[in-house]
Amino acid sequence: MIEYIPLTIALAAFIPKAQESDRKKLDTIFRNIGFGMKDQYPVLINTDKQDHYTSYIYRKPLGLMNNEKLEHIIGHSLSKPVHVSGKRDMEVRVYHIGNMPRWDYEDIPEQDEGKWIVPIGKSLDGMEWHDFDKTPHMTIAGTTRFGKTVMLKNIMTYLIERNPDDVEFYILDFKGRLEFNPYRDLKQVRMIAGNADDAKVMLKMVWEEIQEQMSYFLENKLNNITKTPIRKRTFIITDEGGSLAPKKSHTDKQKKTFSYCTEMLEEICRVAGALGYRNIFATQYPTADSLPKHIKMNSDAKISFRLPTGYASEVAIDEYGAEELECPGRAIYKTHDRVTVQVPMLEDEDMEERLKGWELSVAEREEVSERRTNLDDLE
Ligand SMILES: Nc1ncnc2c1ncn2[C@@H]1O[C@H](COP(=O)(O)OP(=O)(O)OP(=O)(O)O)[C@@H](O)[C@H]1O
Repeated sequence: MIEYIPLTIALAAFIPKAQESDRKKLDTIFRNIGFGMKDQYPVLINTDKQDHYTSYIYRKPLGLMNNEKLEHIIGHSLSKPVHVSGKRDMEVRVYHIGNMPRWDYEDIPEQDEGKWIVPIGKSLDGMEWHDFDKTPHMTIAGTTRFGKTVMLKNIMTYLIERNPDDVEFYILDFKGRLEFNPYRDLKQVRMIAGNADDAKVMLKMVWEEIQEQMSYFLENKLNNITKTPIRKRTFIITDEGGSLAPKKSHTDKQKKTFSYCTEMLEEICRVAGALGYRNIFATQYPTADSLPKHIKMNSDAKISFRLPTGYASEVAIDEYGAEELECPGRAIYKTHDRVTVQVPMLEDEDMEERLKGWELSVAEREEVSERRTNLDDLE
């Protein structure tokens, strides 16, 4: 006589121990947090074991929506990186390896997908890239010493190496120009401002250029640079944007300058993406003041390194998680989707070595410094 064995028990016999306990824990988590409808909870319909992860596919009760915090709760409860996706059939991907090792810029793989695509980092699923022609503006948050500036330098180096004749940069380096000063003589660097007064002059100049570009687009019935043969793209990079947040100790004049710069950056994000301007705004402490609302709203790519609290993470990427990133270079890259990556490491010396071929000659430098002096007329 054939004895009847319930399907779940039969399946369990073939599930290795670690997976079995993850699977059991998932069921317990759903029940404990009430992720179900009435007395129905997601039912496991498939398991798929890959090298780096195991996918658990659940059929959810009709009408049950994924909760934004679900991934966070599961990851936390299993102490493993997880990714939750899908609608009626929900995939809970549980990664086997808890750490992604540090890796270097020189190991970035080749890509031929597009001129304005830059590497973000390696996730457990492979390389993540960002396309500035599809998503023009980006914010980067992260507490001190966790990798914001390295990320900015990766982006800058990669863009110059791939588009030396077509890319240009305006840099607001509120660390007193210290971070980007070594690159001031590159032909792609139009100007570096080290304080808010210089930034104001610089942004005025950028704004005038934008107005000219706007008139040209209107006259020629153009609506997006990506649909034109225009090859130039202009990046405005702000390192430590929190410096533009007004404090009580600031004078009225300083506050006015800060608010001018902030409004200009907001306007650039609002209107200049289609004209070929890309804004990258990095800040240590994301708050309503240090990450201005319109910059955030118009930046569809958000990157966050470690942050001190879940609240700061919510400000930076609209959800928890950045408070749990363990090490420098580990970041959450959020567009319509969210992925955790390890950003490639680029040492300053390596960057200087890679870019030194594009330093201006002495004669060219004089011409540039004249152009910079003439900026005073704009004040
Ligand atoms: N992608 C990375 N991989 C490995 N280590 C990294 C990475 N990024 C940064 N680090 C380490 O962290 C240090 C600080 O990085 P970085 O200067 O980018 O920090 P930051 O977030 O800009 O800090 P601050 O706001 O204080 O300037 C680097 O010198 C390096 O040792």
